[in-house]
Parts: sequence; C-alpha cells; structure tokens
Amino acid sequence: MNRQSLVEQIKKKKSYLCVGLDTDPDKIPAHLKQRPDAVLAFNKAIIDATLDACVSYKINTAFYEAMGPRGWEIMEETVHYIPSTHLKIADAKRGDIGNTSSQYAKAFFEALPFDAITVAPYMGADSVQPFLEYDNKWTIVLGLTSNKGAADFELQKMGEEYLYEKVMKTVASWGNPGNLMFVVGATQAEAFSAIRSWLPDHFFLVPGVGAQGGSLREISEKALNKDAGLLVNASRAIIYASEKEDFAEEARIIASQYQAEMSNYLQ
Ligand SMILES: O=c1ccn([C@@H]2O[C@H](COP(=O)(O)O)[C@@H](O)[C@H]2O)c(=O)[nH]1
Repeated sequence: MNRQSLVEQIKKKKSYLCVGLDTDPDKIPAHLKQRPDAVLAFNKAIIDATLDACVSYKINTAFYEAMGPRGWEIMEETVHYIPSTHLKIADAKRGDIGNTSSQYAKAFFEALPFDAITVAPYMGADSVQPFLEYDNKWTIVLGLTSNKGAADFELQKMGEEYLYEKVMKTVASWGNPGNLMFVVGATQAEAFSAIRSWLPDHFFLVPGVGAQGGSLREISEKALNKDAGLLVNASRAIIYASEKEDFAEEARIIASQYQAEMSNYLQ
C-alpha cells in the first residue's frame, strides 16, 4: 500500500488507528480455547469487528513464532484475511548484515504479503537498505521506543544530540516519506514536537497508548501533519477488552472510541 492510498483511507475513516494483533493463546476467551483453530478464529473475529474503525493491523510476530510452526501458518492466514484497504504491518524488528536482511525482506514482503515491517537500525545502512528497495512497501525503523529501556541507549546524549535523534536523522536520508516510517512511543510524548520539527513529513508508528498509558491527545496535538502522519497502535487495550464471549463486540467498542477521538483531532 502506497502513501496516497494510506492517506485516503485515513481521511475516509477519520481514523489513524492501528490494531495490534498480539494474540496470546493463554488470553483467548474460554469458549474459543478448546477449538483447534482458536487463535485464528480469535484474530478473524477481532478483524471483522474493528475493520471500520482502523486503517491498519500490526501483527507482532513474536506471539506467532512462540507457537512454533503452526504459529507461522496462523500469522500467514491472518495476514491474508486482512483486506487490502488496511496497511498490514509485521512487527518483527529485524535487521542484520545486508544479505541476511535481504532474506528477511523476502520473507515478509514476498513469501508473506505484508506492506510494512519494523526494523532495528543499529547495524547500519546495509542492514536497512534491503527493505527500502521494495516498491510500495514500508520500512518502519525504531526511533524512540516506548519502553523504559529507551533510556539505556536511545536517550543517551552523543554530544548535543540524543542517540535516537542522530539515528533517526541519519536513517531519514536513506529513504523518503513514501517508504520510510519511524516508531516513536506514545510514552515519550515530550519528544514529539521536536521530532516533528525535524521530520515534518514522515509517518510515525506510535505504540504505547492503552495498556502502556500514553496520551492519544498529547501526541496527536503535537505530531499530526497534513496527511495525519501518525499511525497509533493499541494492542491489549482492544483485543483483550473482554475475556468473555463478547470479546469482539467489546474490541469494536474500544476501537470505535479511539476512532471517534481521532476524528476530533483530524478536524
Ligand atoms: O517502542 C515500541 C515498539 C513496539 N512496541 C510494540 O507495540 C505493541 C504495543 O502493545 P500494547 O498492548 O498496546 O501495549 C506491542 O506489540 C509491542 O511489542 C511497543 O510497545 N513499543
């Protein structure tokens, strides 16, 4: 999915919500748990229920890799189930020497039909470049992450700049706002205005609202741009809104609440 189609979807839906499919088999409602296809059935029900409220789904590959070979199949079946109107993100956080990154890119962009993949940039240009070579695919590079450990490296100063700042500015010169996004955590709201000032056009994938407590209002006020420029992810707050048979309906309600709030900020 290219930038124009993504922006059209955001404007049509009045939403920049990305639903995170971090599906943990232990958290699936009891009535589904006994089924052999429990995780897939859960994902399909969540997708059906939230489709109208969001523009993207983020599949965190760790949850599927942890299930063994069947998990990889479930991930494949899930990504095929998501309609082409929605940006499909593999949250895989890959990145390695060039020829290995090429294989990761092939795995997620060719063997699997993802539109985007998250990439860790710390091995440098040759580790990121293979992902950027694909037309109409997105490389989403970790910038300033939402976790506590962001303080260990990303928020260390290198001279006048934070490490994350140097990384994001350097990586920005390897791609363009049509094929490159950055992860910026909602829990780092105080950094958003500065980041937007030096990256006015890029999309940011923003995890950290919902279960991690980040403020949708604050990041929206600081970083929306003319194309929205934000994809805000919520995983647990939506998919585990209820532990009971009404889980999909409750997921729809929470996703719709995010959409309603976003539509106000998009005015
Ligand atoms: O900095 C980051 C980068 C990635 N994530 C991922 O986003 C979701 C957040 O899930 P919630 O349940 O909404 O907290 C999850 O897949 C993380 O691995 C992040 O949180 N922060």
